[in-house]
Amino acid sequence: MTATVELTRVSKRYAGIEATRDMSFALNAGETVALVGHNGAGKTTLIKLMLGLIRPTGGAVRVLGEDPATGDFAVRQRLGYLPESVSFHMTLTGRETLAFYARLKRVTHAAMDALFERVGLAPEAADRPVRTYSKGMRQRLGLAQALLGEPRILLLDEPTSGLDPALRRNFYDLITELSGRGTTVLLSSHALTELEGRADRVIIVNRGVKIADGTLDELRRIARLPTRISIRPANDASPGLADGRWNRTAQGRFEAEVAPEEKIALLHEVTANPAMLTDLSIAEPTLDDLYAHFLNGQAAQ
Ligand SMILES: Nc1ncnc2c1ncn2[C@@H]1O[C@H](COP(=O)(O)OP(=O)(O)OP(=O)(O)O)[C@@H](O)[C@H]1O
Repeated sequence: MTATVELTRVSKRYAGIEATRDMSFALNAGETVALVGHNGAGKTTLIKLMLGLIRPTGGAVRVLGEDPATGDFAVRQRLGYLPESVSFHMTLTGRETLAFYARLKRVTHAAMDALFERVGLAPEAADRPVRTYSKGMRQRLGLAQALLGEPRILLLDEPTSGLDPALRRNFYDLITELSGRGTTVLLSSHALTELEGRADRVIIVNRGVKIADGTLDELRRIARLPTRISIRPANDASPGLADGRWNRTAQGRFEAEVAPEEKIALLHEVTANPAMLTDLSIAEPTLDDLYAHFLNGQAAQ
């Protein structure tokens, strides 16, 4: 794997506040990574460090092999950034806005129509002032701005807040396409549920410290949280339901929590006679569950 971003023991202190401490991780080409944490956990600070907008108090940040705060402008051209709250000049049209950012970034904006199409902004909207745009359209324009110059690294701070479900799906489809072409995508988010199945890897930060880093499966293995198995028996008197493991829930269902290493055996047992069941569902720990687990673990330390 090719690392495009590397943080080594990075800390950032503001007057009296340690926004991030001893932070190390690498992001790879083609990887979509979710950076999650409470308000004030240090997510935006990490993004600003990667952009070279601020310098670390200690440790080293490398982006495409260079220090983004002092390195070549060429490196910053290969970075795309969507800030948490996008604010544009309201009297400029979408097209003028994009041309402005393209000049700032010193990249060509010849393929602007293709970019509008890619983020789902209609050509007629591109020529309207931004003040007439809905929140979703502004977010799309923000994304178009971040995509200028075909960045190798995209840093997106809370990119889907304020987007309706259809726009969100669109947005994630675009992210999948970009990562398929080798772009590193970092998404900072509070919306844990929607990140499941979208991010290859999750980094959880709390009070400036990294408390977990891995794929969802890896985090599940480390956390060892139980899987919830829910069944609807054909008949309440089914053998095995009285052994204390199964709890009756709504609508004639029974539920059991099972440790990862016992899961297969219990499924085998409960499905041994298919005629005894009318339904079965399995719920693995969600990212929300894992997040709470790692946060509680840190609080207990
Ligand atoms: N310029 C600054 N001066 C002083 N303190 C700052 C500055 N920027 C951030 N901080 C502090 O550093 C900590 C981390 O802030 P940061 O904005 O990185 O968190 P965040 O995880 O992005 O939060 P949110 O989800 O609310 O955006 C907070 O305690 C914040 O108050």
